[in-house]
Amino acid sequence: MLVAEQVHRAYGARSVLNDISITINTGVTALLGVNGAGKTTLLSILAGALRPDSGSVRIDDEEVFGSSASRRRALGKVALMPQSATFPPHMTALEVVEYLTWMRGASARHARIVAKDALRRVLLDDRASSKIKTLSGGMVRRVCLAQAIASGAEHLCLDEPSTGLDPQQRRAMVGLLAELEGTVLLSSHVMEDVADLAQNVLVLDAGAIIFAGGLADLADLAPDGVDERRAEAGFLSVLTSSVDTTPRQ
Ligand SMILES: Nc1ncnc2c1ncn2[C@@H]1O[C@H](COP(=O)(O)OP(=O)(O)OP(=O)(O)O)[C@@H](O)[C@H]1O
Repeated sequence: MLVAEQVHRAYGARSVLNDISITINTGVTALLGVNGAGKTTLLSILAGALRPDSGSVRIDDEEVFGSSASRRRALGKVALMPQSATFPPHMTALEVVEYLTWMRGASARHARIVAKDALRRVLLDDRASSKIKTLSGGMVRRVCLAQAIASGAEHLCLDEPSTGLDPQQRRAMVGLLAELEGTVLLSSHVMEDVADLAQNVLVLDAGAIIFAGGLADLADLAPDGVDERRAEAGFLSVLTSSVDTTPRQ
């Protein structure tokens, strides 16, 4: 379980997250919001990669920003797929995933096994020996996901995992994410993927969670007469209407 309590974060004078409190349970939760809403900031904080100005984050009751011992235990349970990553261009995909897994504390032998398996799961086994500089942008995104999967963490924070993928790879990605166990929190602008994958949805707007509930609850907020893409219509309603969407999580 990922829990944020009263999390506040600003960049300079600009507040991006205003005392956010959320609980994210097992299953797939989608984090939605317009460009600049703060999704990357929130995902990074929940995964321990960015420090909030105030508030607390707990992963299975371990404080992410607490003592070094609790931080170490918490960070062992979570992995982040960042929106963008720059890997050393001369390393191969396998070396990158293997190295990052080893950095998290796995033995070299175990790191190689799980790195190979993760690259297979993201359908990159045929490019495992290719240098990063020879991979396409979509392939590098899949290397990013592979390192999160290879970590073996029970909680995954994935920042726009399907961005930059071709339709075939996107479908494969949705299939892969649906198979993952544990907690998956993903940000996405692709409502089709969200509708296919997520059980729960959070909508972030102007630094606050303005909707927290099930995907079906979001679809129920679609205006009367909308029969298709109801989750997307519900999301747009949440952004524009004064419907009472008090967080229920
Ligand atoms: N390092 C930074 N320094 C200053 N401002 C930042 C920094 N990172 C993000 N911001 C600002 O914080 C706000 C939230 O950014 P964030 O990347 O978290 O949004 P997002 O919802 O993930 O956006 P997108 O959907 O475009 O990826 C934006 O106004 C952005 O310009």
